[in-house]
Amino acid sequence: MTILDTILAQKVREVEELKGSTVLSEEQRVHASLVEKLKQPGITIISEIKRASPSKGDLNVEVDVPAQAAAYEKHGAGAISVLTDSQFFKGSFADLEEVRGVVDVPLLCKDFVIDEVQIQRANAAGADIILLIAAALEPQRLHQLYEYAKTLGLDVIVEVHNEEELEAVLPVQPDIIGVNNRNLKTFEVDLAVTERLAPRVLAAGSLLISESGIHSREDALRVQAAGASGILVGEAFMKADSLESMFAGLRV
Ligand SMILES: O=C(O)c1ccccc1NCC(=O)[C@H](O)[C@H](O)COP(=O)(O)O
Repeated sequence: MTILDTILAQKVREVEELKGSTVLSEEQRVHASLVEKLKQPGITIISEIKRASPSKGDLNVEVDVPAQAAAYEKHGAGAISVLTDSQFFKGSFADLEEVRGVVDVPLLCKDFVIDEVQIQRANAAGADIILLIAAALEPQRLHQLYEYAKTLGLDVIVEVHNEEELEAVLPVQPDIIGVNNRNLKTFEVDLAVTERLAPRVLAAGSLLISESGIHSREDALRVQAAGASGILVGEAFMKADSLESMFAGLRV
């Protein structure tokens, strides 16, 4: 059993609880567009609120979430990702709601989505973007959830880690594909994954985000050279002594 299997088993339980306890609407909100940000010149930095992770343990558990998010926006984040999973990442939907209260940039609800009810929950908490992970979903189910999120006006990042997952999601014609440099089953991180998959992503007409393991200007330049329009950065920001310097380094 991999950590991803364990996380997904927990998500099945959470979905049942959500369905039992919450009345959620399909409210149409006006959303900030990540697609438009990614089309702008230069790399879009998506800065993540990530208190802890399965691979690294505690990163910054006591973070002042609204202050961190406001600093991200002030120093140039094009979008902000908030990990809402509590059991494995020590995040929450309350974090997402707090961030929504202090920033205008597009907000990604970073969770392990397996059901429409989680998309409703993300939308209600203020998200503009959701993530669908190819390693977590059958292609047909991923396609259904993608279309459903679109009906709510949300942007969707479809996440892949290898060629097989990428080929399986291309029929969806995703606006945005996130290549995760981290193998979610082994935690191995390698920026060469972005370099390997980028040509096929770009040939399919999708915008490319490189996710995980980006810590320096050299890393950002490397994935930009491969064709990434955006980078998703968690640990480096959560452990940075100076957010200003970290942004200055990553802005390429
Ligand atoms: O980060 C983990 O340990 C992890 C483990 C299992 C599933 C997902 C995981 N991370 C989610 C992410 O994709 C990252 O939070 C995101 O890309 C930022 O990565 P990093 O900059 O390396 O913190």
